[in-house]
Amino acid sequence: MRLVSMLSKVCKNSPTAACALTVPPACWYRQPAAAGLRDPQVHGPARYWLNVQGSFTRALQQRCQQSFQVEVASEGFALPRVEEARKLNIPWRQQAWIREVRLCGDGQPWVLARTVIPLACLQGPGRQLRNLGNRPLGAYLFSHRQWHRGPLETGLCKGTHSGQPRLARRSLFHTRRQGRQHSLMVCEYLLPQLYCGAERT
Ligand SMILES: C=C(O[C@@H]1C=C(C(=O)O)C=C[C@H]1O)C(=O)O
Repeated sequence: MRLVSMLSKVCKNSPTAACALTVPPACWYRQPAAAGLRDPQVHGPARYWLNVQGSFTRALQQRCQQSFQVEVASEGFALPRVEEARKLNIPWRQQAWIREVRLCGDGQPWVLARTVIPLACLQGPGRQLRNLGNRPLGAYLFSHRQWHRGPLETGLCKGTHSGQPRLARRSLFHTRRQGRQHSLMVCEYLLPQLYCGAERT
């Protein structure tokens, strides 16, 4: 118990140094305005990032002065969260390929991304999705014209410490194969360093 409270103190004082950055649970809203009623930051400097319509990777690369990197935190078969399975319309007991990465600009983590790829998307050309490694998923999705993105949702992260993500966005990407639609889900959690000038140092 004492250890837990000590750790949470360390996290509050120096979040990015002392705590592993993790993808938090979030409440999702179809309209940014609805999320903005709960957290005005949705309408502030984060708004641009919550609304990027094309490749998010590309937008981040354009923001970099020196380098852009994808760091893989974890990648492999695992069970999706119940809400993710419902959104993807797959059984929640069915494993999916789950990829969590840090998108880093100029040496700093800017975004945590979690992608849930159901088994059906991994067939045929989708096999490549298991071998992305440090290559950005966006480069794959936006260079294969059979994929198109559905509407963006805005997420408010629950119970996170300072330095951890508070705002997020997510969308489904759809493709058709053999007459059936298949979808994967990309969630992007914005770290304050990306949009808060004061917190960037
Ligand atoms: C979906 C995109 O891909 C980005 C790259 C990701 C990855 O490599 O895992 C994850 C989320 C995205 O921000 C995009 O660029 O829009």
